[in-house]
Amino acid sequence: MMSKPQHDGQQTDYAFFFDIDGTLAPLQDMPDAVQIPATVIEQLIDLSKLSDGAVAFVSGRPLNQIDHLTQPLRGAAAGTHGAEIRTLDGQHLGASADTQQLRAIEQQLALHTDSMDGVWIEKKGVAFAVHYRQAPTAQQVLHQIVQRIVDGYPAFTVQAGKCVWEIKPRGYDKGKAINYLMMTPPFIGRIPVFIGDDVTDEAGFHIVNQQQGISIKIGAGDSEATHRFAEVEQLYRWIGNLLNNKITLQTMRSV
Ligand SMILES: O=P(O)(O)OC[C@H]1O[C@H](O[C@H]2O[C@H](CO)[C@@H](O)[C@H](O)[C@H]2O)[C@H](O)[C@@H](O)[C@@H]1O
Repeated sequence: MMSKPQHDGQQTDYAFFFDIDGTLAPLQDMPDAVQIPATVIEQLIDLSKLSDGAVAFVSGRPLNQIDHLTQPLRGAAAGTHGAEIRTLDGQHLGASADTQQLRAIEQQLALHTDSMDGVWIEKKGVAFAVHYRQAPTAQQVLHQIVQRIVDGYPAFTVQAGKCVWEIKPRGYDKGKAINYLMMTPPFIGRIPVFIGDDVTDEAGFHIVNQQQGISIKIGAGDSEATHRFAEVEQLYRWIGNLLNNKITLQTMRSV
């Protein structure tokens, strides 16, 4: 058992929020090929124990996929870009979406994407991801198609991602999800730490910065994050160093 990470003094504990794809796991050609290394899961379990459960996953993936990827951990989480939230004590909050509208959106999308090689639709309950990793030149035309469809359904909005256009319920993002979880036990009163890699994580970085926390972006690109890791493996080393008390988070805070 590792010793407890160093703390600051008053309101000493941290709350840890992790994005998944591109953060806890390298990107893959297909979403179902993604795995978080077993050693990293073990470290996350240790971190969760040491922080009394203040470790949450904040992902564009739905909660069932988050749980599958992070098993046996099953704590607080926000899925589908904040449209679903589970608190540590097991309460669920979720965006409701009109099933007729979801079906209509899917049918309209399929009319276009069925004939586009390398483009496919991931159904995620109240959201869709339109993937084009295997057809990168389709990015712009796909954006126009997705935006035109979503313009007919004001309850939904378009979210950019890595080789993906996502359609999600309007009014939800990772920042709001982190903000909500920060008002629930055991996150209340802690200093938030959020690590992500994508434009979808910017809302989370913004909220964490507002709360004088620590925001870390993995990889290149403009970001509001105050810190930068070059690659996923650097995050793995950072978690290990944190558990072994080789680093202190206080020196990273944006205060
Ligand atoms: O918020 P995240 O945890 O980063 O999830 C964002 C999306 O991740 C998945 O798609 C992305 O990762 C795939 C696997 O590496 C990759 O093939 C794809 O091109 C990426 O867009 C997932 O499929 C989406 O549902 C998530 O929203």
